[in-house]
Amino acid sequence: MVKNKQNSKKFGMHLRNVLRQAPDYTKLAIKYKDFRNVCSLELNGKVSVNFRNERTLRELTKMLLTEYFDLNVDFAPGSLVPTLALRLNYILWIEDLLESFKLDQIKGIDIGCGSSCIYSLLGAKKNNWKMLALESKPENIEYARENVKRNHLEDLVEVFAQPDNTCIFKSYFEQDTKEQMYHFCLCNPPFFDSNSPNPFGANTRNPERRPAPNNARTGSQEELTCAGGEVQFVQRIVDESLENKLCVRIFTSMLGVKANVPRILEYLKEKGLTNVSTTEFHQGHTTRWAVAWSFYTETPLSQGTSSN
Ligand SMILES: C[S@@+](CC[C@H](N)C(=O)[O-])C[C@H]1O[C@@H](n2cnc3c(N)ncnc32)[C@H](O)[C@@H]1O
Repeated sequence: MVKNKQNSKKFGMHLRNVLRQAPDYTKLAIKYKDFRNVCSLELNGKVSVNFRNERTLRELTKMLLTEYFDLNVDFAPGSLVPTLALRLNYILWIEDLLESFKLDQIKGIDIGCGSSCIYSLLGAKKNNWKMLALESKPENIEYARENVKRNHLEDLVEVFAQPDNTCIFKSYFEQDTKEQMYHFCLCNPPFFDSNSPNPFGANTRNPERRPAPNNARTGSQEELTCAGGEVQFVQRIVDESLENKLCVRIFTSMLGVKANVPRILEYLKEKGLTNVSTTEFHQGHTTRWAVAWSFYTETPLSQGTSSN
Protein backbone atom coordinates (compact mmCIF):
# COMPACT_ATOMS: atom_id res chain seq x y z
CA MET A 1 0.00 0.00 0.00
CA VAL A 2 1.29 3.46 -0.87
CA LYS A 3 1.20 6.06 1.86
CA ASN A 4 -1.38 8.79 1.21
CA LYS A 5 -3.49 11.25 3.22
CA GLN A 6 -6.32 8.74 3.84
CA ASN A 7 -4.18 5.92 5.19
CA SER A 8 -1.40 8.02 6.75
CA LYS A 9 -2.59 6.99 10.27
CA LYS A 10 -1.80 3.37 9.44
CA PHE A 11 1.74 4.38 8.58
CA GLY A 12 2.22 6.70 11.55
CA MET A 13 4.20 6.05 14.68
CA HIS A 14 2.39 4.80 17.75
CA LEU A 15 -0.03 7.46 19.02
CA ARG A 16 1.87 7.77 22.30
CA ASN A 17 5.30 8.00 20.66
CA VAL A 18 6.86 11.32 21.75
CA LEU A 19 8.73 11.42 18.44
CA ARG A 20 5.51 11.26 16.39
CA GLN A 21 5.99 15.00 15.89
CA ALA A 22 9.47 15.64 14.47
CA PRO A 23 11.66 17.27 17.14
CA ASP A 24 12.75 20.88 16.63
CA TYR A 25 16.42 20.18 15.87
CA THR A 26 17.30 23.87 15.76
CA LYS A 27 16.11 24.39 19.34
CA LEU A 28 17.79 21.17 20.45
CA ALA A 29 21.09 22.16 18.81
CA ILE A 30 21.04 25.37 20.82
CA LYS A 31 20.46 23.38 24.02
CA TYR A 32 22.92 20.47 23.45
CA LYS A 33 26.51 21.34 22.50
CA ASP A 34 27.61 17.81 21.49
CA PHE A 35 24.61 17.53 19.18
CA ARG A 36 25.22 21.04 17.81
CA ASN A 37 28.77 20.01 16.89
CA VAL A 38 27.51 17.32 14.48
CA CYS A 39 24.77 19.42 12.83
CA SER A 40 25.10 21.83 9.96
CA LEU A 41 23.50 25.23 9.77
CA GLU A 42 21.46 25.97 6.64
CA LEU A 43 21.35 29.43 5.03
CA ASN A 44 17.79 29.89 6.41
CA GLY A 45 19.11 29.58 9.96
CA LYS A 46 17.72 26.06 10.48
CA VAL A 47 19.79 23.11 11.56
CA SER A 48 20.06 20.03 9.35
CA VAL A 49 20.91 16.53 10.53
CA ASN A 50 22.83 14.09 8.33
CA PHE A 51 21.25 10.73 9.19
CA ARG A 52 23.80 8.95 7.00
CA ASN A 53 26.66 9.87 9.31
CA GLU A 54 27.37 7.47 12.19
CA ARG A 55 28.77 10.09 14.57
CA THR A 56 25.71 12.28 13.97
CA LEU A 57 23.40 9.34 14.74
CA ARG A 58 25.24 8.67 18.00
CA GLU A 59 24.93 12.25 19.19
CA LEU A 60 21.32 12.42 18.01
CA THR A 61 20.24 9.30 19.94
CA LYS A 62 22.17 10.39 23.05
CA MET A 63 20.60 13.84 22.91
CA LEU A 64 17.03 12.50 22.38
CA LEU A 65 17.41 10.05 25.29
CA THR A 66 18.46 12.94 27.54
CA GLU A 67 15.82 15.37 26.29
CA TYR A 68 12.83 13.01 26.46
CA PHE A 69 13.81 10.49 29.15
CA ASP A 70 16.56 12.12 31.19
CA LEU A 71 18.81 9.14 30.32
CA ASN A 72 22.57 9.49 29.96
CA VAL A 73 23.68 6.69 27.62
CA ASP A 74 26.95 5.76 25.94
CA PHE A 75 27.59 3.20 23.21
CA ALA A 76 30.63 0.96 22.77
CA PRO A 77 32.83 2.18 19.89
CA GLY A 78 31.70 0.61 16.60
CA SER A 79 28.54 -0.85 18.17
CA LEU A 80 24.94 -0.54 17.09
CA VAL A 81 23.46 2.93 17.55
CA PRO A 82 19.76 2.43 18.30
CA THR A 83 17.18 4.68 16.70
CA LEU A 84 14.86 5.89 19.44
CA ALA A 85 11.58 6.11 17.46
CA LEU A 86 11.63 2.36 16.66
CA ARG A 87 12.59 1.32 20.20
CA LEU A 88 9.73 3.43 21.56
CA ASN A 89 7.22 1.94 19.10
CA TYR A 90 8.20 -1.53 20.33
CA ILE A 91 7.96 -0.56 24.03
CA LEU A 92 4.56 1.05 23.43
CA TRP A 93 3.26 -2.11 21.75
CA ILE A 94 4.39 -4.13 24.77
CA GLU A 95 2.53 -1.65 27.00
CA ASP A 96 -0.61 -2.28 24.89
CA LEU A 97 -0.19 -6.06 25.08
CA LEU A 98 0.12 -5.92 28.87
CA GLU A 99 -2.62 -3.37 29.48
CA SER A 100 -5.45 -5.83 30.05
CA PHE A 101 -3.52 -7.67 32.79
CA LYS A 102 -3.56 -4.62 35.13
CA LEU A 103 -0.22 -5.58 36.70
CA ASP A 104 1.44 -3.71 39.56
CA GLN A 105 5.08 -4.56 38.98
CA ILE A 106 5.88 -5.53 35.40
CA LYS A 107 8.94 -7.70 34.80
CA GLY A 108 10.48 -8.09 31.35
CA ILE A 109 13.41 -9.73 29.58
CA ASP A 110 15.46 -7.88 26.97
CA ILE A 111 17.16 -10.51 24.76
CA GLY A 112 20.45 -9.08 23.38
CA CYS A 113 20.40 -5.68 25.10
CA GLY A 114 23.40 -4.32 23.18
CA SER A 115 25.91 -1.85 24.58
CA SER A 116 23.22 0.82 24.96
CA CYS A 117 20.84 -1.44 26.93
CA ILE A 118 18.22 0.85 25.44
CA TYR A 119 15.04 -1.22 25.82
CA SER A 120 15.78 -2.04 29.45
CA LEU A 121 16.69 1.54 30.32
CA LEU A 122 13.56 2.88 28.63
CA GLY A 123 11.33 0.24 30.25
CA ALA A 124 12.81 1.01 33.68
CA LYS A 125 12.90 4.78 33.42
CA LYS A 126 9.61 5.33 31.57
CA ASN A 127 7.48 2.58 33.12
CA ASN A 128 9.28 1.45 36.26
CA TRP A 129 9.56 -2.05 34.75
CA LYS A 130 12.01 -4.52 36.30
CA MET A 131 14.21 -5.68 33.45
CA LEU A 132 16.53 -8.63 32.94
CA ALA A 133 18.91 -7.69 30.11
CA LEU A 134 20.67 -10.65 28.44
CA GLU A 135 23.79 -10.02 26.37
CA SER A 136 26.54 -12.27 24.99
CA LYS A 137 29.19 -9.82 23.75
CA PRO A 138 31.63 -8.95 26.60
CA GLU A 139 32.20 -5.34 25.54
CA ASN A 140 28.44 -4.75 25.26
CA ILE A 141 27.89 -6.27 28.71
CA GLU A 142 30.44 -3.86 30.17
CA TYR A 143 28.86 -0.81 28.51
CA ALA A 144 25.30 -1.94 29.32
CA ARG A 145 26.21 -2.33 33.02
CA GLU A 146 27.87 1.09 33.02
CA ASN A 147 24.76 2.64 31.39
CA VAL A 148 22.56 1.10 34.09
CA LYS A 149 24.87 2.41 36.83
CA ARG A 150 25.24 5.89 35.35
CA ASN A 151 21.45 6.24 35.36
CA HIS A 152 21.05 4.81 38.90
CA LEU A 153 18.78 2.03 37.64
CA GLU A 154 20.54 -0.91 39.35
CA ASP A 155 17.41 -1.70 41.37
CA LEU A 156 15.40 -2.16 38.19
CA VAL A 157 17.84 -3.51 35.58
CA GLU A 158 20.07 -6.59 35.88
CA VAL A 159 22.50 -7.26 33.02
CA PHE A 160 23.15 -10.99 32.71
CA ALA A 161 26.25 -12.18 30.83
CA GLN A 162 25.00 -14.82 28.39
CA PRO A 163 27.73 -17.48 28.42
CA ASP A 164 26.56 -19.25 25.23
CA ASN A 165 25.23 -17.25 22.31
CA THR A 166 23.40 -20.28 20.92
CA CYS A 167 21.12 -20.07 23.97
CA ILE A 168 18.39 -17.62 24.87
CA PHE A 169 16.95 -18.04 28.39
CA LYS A 170 18.43 -21.41 29.26
CA SER A 171 21.60 -20.30 31.05
CA TYR A 172 19.66 -17.81 33.15
CA PHE A 173 16.72 -20.03 34.09
CA GLU A 174 19.03 -22.95 34.88
CA GLN A 175 20.22 -21.06 37.96
CA ASP A 176 17.45 -21.92 40.37
CA THR A 177 18.21 -18.95 42.61
CA LYS A 178 16.97 -16.59 39.90
CA GLU A 179 13.56 -15.04 39.32
CA GLN A 180 11.43 -17.46 37.31
CA MET A 181 8.41 -15.42 36.28
CA TYR A 182 8.38 -12.59 33.75
CA HIS A 183 5.50 -10.84 32.03
CA PHE A 184 7.14 -10.36 28.64
CA CYS A 185 10.31 -10.69 26.64
CA LEU A 186 11.38 -8.53 23.72
CA CYS A 187 14.16 -8.89 21.19
CA ASN A 188 15.80 -7.08 18.31
CA PRO A 189 17.57 -10.17 16.92
CA PRO A 190 20.83 -10.24 14.98
CA PHE A 191 19.44 -10.00 11.46
CA PHE A 192 22.04 -11.24 9.00
CA ASP A 193 23.03 -14.86 8.38
CA SER A 194 26.66 -15.46 9.39
CA ASN A 195 26.70 -18.60 7.20
CA SER A 196 26.04 -16.54 4.09
CA PRO A 197 29.13 -15.82 1.94
CA ASN A 198 28.16 -12.14 2.01
CA PRO A 199 26.30 -11.64 5.31
CA PHE A 200 25.38 -8.01 4.73
CA GLY A 201 23.68 -8.91 1.41
CA ALA A 202 25.21 -6.97 -1.46
CA ASN A 203 22.38 -8.05 -3.78
CA THR A 204 20.06 -5.09 -3.42
CA ARG A 205 17.61 -6.64 -5.92
CA ASN A 206 16.81 -9.48 -3.57
CA PRO A 207 13.13 -8.91 -2.56
CA GLU A 208 13.76 -10.64 0.77
CA ARG A 209 16.55 -8.39 1.86
CA ARG A 210 15.96 -6.15 4.83
CA PRO A 211 14.66 -2.80 3.53
CA ALA A 212 17.72 -0.52 3.45
CA PRO A 213 17.58 2.02 6.27
CA ASN A 214 17.81 5.68 5.30
CA ASN A 215 20.19 6.08 8.20
CA ALA A 216 23.83 5.02 8.24
CA ARG A 217 24.23 1.33 9.12
CA THR A 218 25.86 0.96 12.52
CA GLY A 219 26.88 -2.10 14.50
CA SER A 220 29.57 -4.75 14.47
CA GLN A 221 29.36 -8.03 12.54
CA GLU A 222 29.12 -9.89 15.86
CA GLU A 223 26.04 -7.88 16.87
CA LEU A 224 24.26 -8.03 13.54
CA THR A 225 24.85 -11.62 12.43
CA CYS A 226 24.12 -15.11 13.73
CA ALA A 227 23.86 -18.58 12.21
CA GLY A 228 20.67 -18.64 10.15
CA GLY A 229 19.94 -14.92 10.59
CA GLU A 230 16.88 -13.59 12.35
CA VAL A 231 14.59 -16.48 11.39
CA GLN A 232 16.74 -19.05 13.16
CA PHE A 233 17.33 -16.74 16.10
CA VAL A 234 13.58 -16.24 16.61
CA GLN A 235 12.99 -19.98 16.09
CA ARG A 236 15.44 -20.55 18.96
CA ILE A 237 13.38 -18.18 21.12
CA VAL A 238 10.28 -20.22 20.16
CA ASP A 239 12.07 -23.50 20.98
CA GLU A 240 13.22 -22.23 24.37
CA SER A 241 9.78 -20.74 25.05
CA LEU A 242 8.44 -24.30 24.76
CA GLU A 243 10.82 -25.32 27.56
CA ASN A 244 9.88 -22.31 29.71
CA LYS A 245 6.20 -22.00 28.84
CA LEU A 246 5.02 -20.37 32.02
CA CYS A 247 8.17 -18.39 32.88
CA VAL A 248 7.22 -15.64 30.43
CA ARG A 249 3.62 -14.63 29.90
CA ILE A 250 4.11 -12.98 26.49
CA PHE A 251 7.05 -13.83 24.24
CA THR A 252 7.80 -11.30 21.47
CA SER A 253 10.43 -10.57 18.87
CA MET A 254 10.96 -7.94 16.23
CA LEU A 255 11.66 -8.93 12.60
CA GLY A 256 13.53 -6.89 10.01
CA VAL A 257 11.86 -8.34 6.93
CA LYS A 258 8.15 -8.75 6.20
CA ALA A 259 8.71 -12.08 4.43
CA ASN A 260 10.00 -13.54 7.72
CA VAL A 261 6.70 -12.89 9.53
CA PRO A 262 4.79 -15.78 7.83
CA ARG A 263 7.85 -18.04 8.38
CA ILE A 264 7.72 -17.45 12.12
CA LEU A 265 3.91 -17.75 12.18
CA GLU A 266 4.19 -21.10 10.37
CA TYR A 267 6.82 -22.26 12.89
CA LEU A 268 4.58 -21.25 15.80
CA LYS A 269 1.68 -23.13 14.20
CA GLU A 270 3.84 -26.25 13.79
CA LYS A 271 4.61 -26.05 17.51
CA GLY A 272 0.89 -25.89 18.28
CA LEU A 273 0.74 -22.24 19.34
CA THR A 274 -2.58 -20.54 18.69
CA ASN A 275 -2.42 -17.43 20.90
CA VAL A 276 -0.36 -15.34 18.50
CA SER A 277 -0.32 -11.74 17.29
CA THR A 278 1.68 -9.57 14.89
CA THR A 279 2.19 -5.85 14.41
CA GLU A 280 4.12 -3.33 12.32
CA PHE A 281 6.30 -0.49 13.58
CA HIS A 282 6.38 2.57 11.34
CA GLN A 283 8.99 5.27 11.78
CA GLY A 284 9.53 7.59 8.84
CA HIS A 285 10.52 5.49 5.85
CA THR A 286 11.52 2.47 7.93
CA THR A 287 9.08 -0.32 8.78
CA ARG A 288 9.77 -3.26 11.09
CA TRP A 289 7.51 -6.14 12.14
CA ALA A 290 6.97 -8.00 15.38
CA VAL A 291 5.37 -11.21 16.51
CA ALA A 292 4.00 -12.18 19.94
CA TRP A 293 2.93 -15.55 21.32
CA SER A 294 1.71 -16.84 24.64
CA PHE A 295 0.99 -20.17 26.28
CA TYR A 296 -1.56 -18.44 28.50
CA THR A 297 -4.75 -18.71 26.49
CA GLU A 298 -7.28 -16.97 28.74
CA THR A 299 -6.48 -13.55 27.21
CA PRO A 300 -6.16 -13.58 23.41
CA LEU A 301 -3.15 -11.50 22.34
CA SER A 302 -4.96 -10.12 19.33
CA GLN A 303 -7.23 -8.12 21.65
CA GLY A 304 -6.12 -4.54 22.09
CA THR A 305 -2.93 -4.95 20.09
CA SER A 306 -2.20 -2.34 17.52
CA SER A 307 0.82 -0.29 16.64
CA ASN A 308 -1.14 2.85 15.92
C1 LIG B 1 20.75 -6.38 16.78
S1 LIG B 1 21.56 -6.22 18.32
C2 LIG B 1 20.30 -5.40 19.30
C3 LIG B 1 20.85 -4.51 20.38
C4 LIG B 1 19.77 -3.67 21.13
N1 LIG B 1 18.78 -4.53 21.73
C5 LIG B 1 19.10 -2.70 20.21
O1 LIG B 1 17.97 -2.94 19.78
O2 LIG B 1 19.71 -1.67 19.91
C6 LIG B 1 21.54 -7.87 18.92
C7 LIG B 1 22.32 -8.05 20.22
O3 LIG B 1 22.13 -9.38 20.68
C8 LIG B 1 23.35 -9.89 21.18
N2 LIG B 1 23.23 -11.37 21.13
C9 LIG B 1 23.39 -12.20 20.10
N3 LIG B 1 23.11 -13.47 20.45
C10 LIG B 1 22.73 -13.44 21.75
C11 LIG B 1 22.29 -14.41 22.70
N4 LIG B 1 22.15 -15.70 22.36
N5 LIG B 1 21.99 -14.02 23.95
C12 LIG B 1 22.11 -12.72 24.31
N6 LIG B 1 22.52 -11.75 23.46
C13 LIG B 1 22.81 -12.09 22.20
C14 LIG B 1 24.41 -9.27 20.28
O4 LIG B 1 25.69 -9.24 20.87
C15 LIG B 1 23.82 -7.86 20.07
O5 LIG B 1 24.26 -6.98 21.07
